[in-house]
Amino acid sequence: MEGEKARLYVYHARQDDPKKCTARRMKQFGLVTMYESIEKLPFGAILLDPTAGKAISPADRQYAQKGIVVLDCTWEEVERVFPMLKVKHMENRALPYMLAANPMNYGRPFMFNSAEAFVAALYILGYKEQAFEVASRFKWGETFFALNREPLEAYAAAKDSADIIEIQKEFMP
Ligand SMILES: C[S@@+](CC[C@H](N)C(=O)[O-])C[C@H]1O[C@@H](n2cnc3c(N)ncnc32)[C@H](O)[C@@H]1O
Repeated sequence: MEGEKARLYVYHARQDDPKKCTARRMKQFGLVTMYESIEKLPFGAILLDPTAGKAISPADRQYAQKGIVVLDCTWEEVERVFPMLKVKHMENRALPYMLAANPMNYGRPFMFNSAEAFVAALYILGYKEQAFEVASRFKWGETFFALNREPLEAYAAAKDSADIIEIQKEFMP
């Protein structure tokens, strides 16, 4: 398990300011494969979806082997664009309660940028070195771990999605 990496994919909807786009920055560092067409996304992978009914958990590691996908769009477009990805039969998962550390949404729960979403998912799924590698490319990286250390450890030690839902109650105000 140590040193293992998950394949990371971004479906890029070309909606945000390219200068601020964290997915583009990840691509520059060779950390992610970026597609602008839905056809190329892998079947059976995990889709990080804030609207999903199921929370991500270590039990999803089996799907992470197919890949982890983020949809890089504006928050205003989330409700419209996620349903378009249904055709790919991915495993839609929401991230549990943590706080964003990025300058756009600092301190707000659940509203992660694309890179933060990868960092959180990788950590929970047990790809901790890869999570640190992604975070190290961003100014807010250390702050994300400082703000969320306790929940991240607790989620990474959880069994399944139901467990995660129980655990997150401890951290919610
Ligand atoms: C809405 S986009 C915003 C991207 C931002 N403009 C950037 O440059 O990083 C962030 C994406 O990260 C993932 N994400 C963010 N918060 C999430 C959450 N609470 N649960 C699941 N996925 C989440 C989703 O794939 C979401 O579409």
